[in-house]
Amino acid sequence: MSSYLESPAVCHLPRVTVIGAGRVGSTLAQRIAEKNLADVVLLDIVKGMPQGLALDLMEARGIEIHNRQIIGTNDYIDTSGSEIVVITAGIPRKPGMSRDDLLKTNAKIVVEAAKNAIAHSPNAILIVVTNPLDVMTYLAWQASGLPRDRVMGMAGVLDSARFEAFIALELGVLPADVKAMVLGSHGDLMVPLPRYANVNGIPITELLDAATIERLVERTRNGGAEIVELMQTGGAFFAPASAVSVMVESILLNQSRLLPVAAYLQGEYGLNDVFIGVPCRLSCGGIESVLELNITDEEKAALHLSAQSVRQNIDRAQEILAAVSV
Ligand SMILES: NC(=O)c1ccc[n+]([C@@H]2O[C@H](COP(=O)([O-])OP(=O)(O)OC[C@H]3O[C@@H](n4cnc5c(N)ncnc54)[C@H](O)[C@@H]3O)[C@@H](O)[C@H]2O)c1
Ligand SMILES: O=C(O)C[C@H](O)C(=O)O
Repeated sequence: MSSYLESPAVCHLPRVTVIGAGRVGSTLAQRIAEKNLADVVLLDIVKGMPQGLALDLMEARGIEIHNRQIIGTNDYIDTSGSEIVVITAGIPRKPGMSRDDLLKTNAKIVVEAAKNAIAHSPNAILIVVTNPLDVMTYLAWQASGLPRDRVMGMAGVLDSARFEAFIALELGVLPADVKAMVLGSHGDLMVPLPRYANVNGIPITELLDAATIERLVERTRNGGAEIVELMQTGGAFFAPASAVSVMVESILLNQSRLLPVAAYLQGEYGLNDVFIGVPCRLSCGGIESVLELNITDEEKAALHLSAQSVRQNIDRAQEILAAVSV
């Protein structure tokens, strides 16, 4: 075919970089491409691995019916000009470990990833997935030098989806008919809000007794560990990748969805200088606003306890980073 164009065409397709092509990263690349949201650059330190995964995903395009490019690389130069950068690089926990046990190893990985990625995509929005989530999001924000509205962590969408899944299983209803919100840190001190959980508008307090709700809340708090124990090698990745993909979608399509994400707080909920899960509207600029819910004194105390533990781990991480001078 000969070219009909009289001047070179400049077609801009959104591009999302996923750093870390492991289980979460590669599944996320698949979700983003197959939902037709953006081209994807998959980056990992392991030579050949992201390239192989990208080729595999490219070969599925005809069957899945989309035309998104998926590039695998070990070089940040290939990530240039991304609208969104998602950091999944780092180790997952093993049975018996807490997410905080990953802090020492993952802090350095996340700081380097954030610096390198933003050097090549200075206008990007950064979504952190690596654990311990709230602490890693803080470190990535600091390292990137980005304003707070362009840095966030994914955890609340996953934790809320788990709470919704357990409610749906208990009641035998369609999962999509259940809505719930989990705030706070992504750890044992997360703050599920049963008061706000409902099945098509009917509060779960009308449908389940207090002991059952407490059991489902506890299962939600242990949702990640339950899967780590079952799998023995690594943790969940299908639902985490789905959770990140709805955040990416809300940003790229400017949907202004109200989702729980780890955001930097400056006075909201009485908290300062900490990333923690709160309801945020996500649009093309990143975090458009933080919704300050009317929470009870008990819920507020739980949120503050959660934030306190994140704060302590941020201080610990900064000491570790200072010692290795990253
Ligand atoms: N926030 C959440 O809700 C949530 C959910 C699931 C997993 N996670 C976390 O996400 C992280 C990844 O989990 P996974 O199951 O995909 O692990 P994984 O081991 O399958 O993948 C991690 C990948 O990171 C790569 N990597 C390591 N150092 C790197 C570096 N410096 N640069 C680029 N890539 C690097 C590894 O080579 C590996 O491919 C873990 O920390 C896990 O705990 C968080
Ligand atoms: O539990 C983990 O270690 C992984 C992740 O944070 C999860 O909640 O599935």
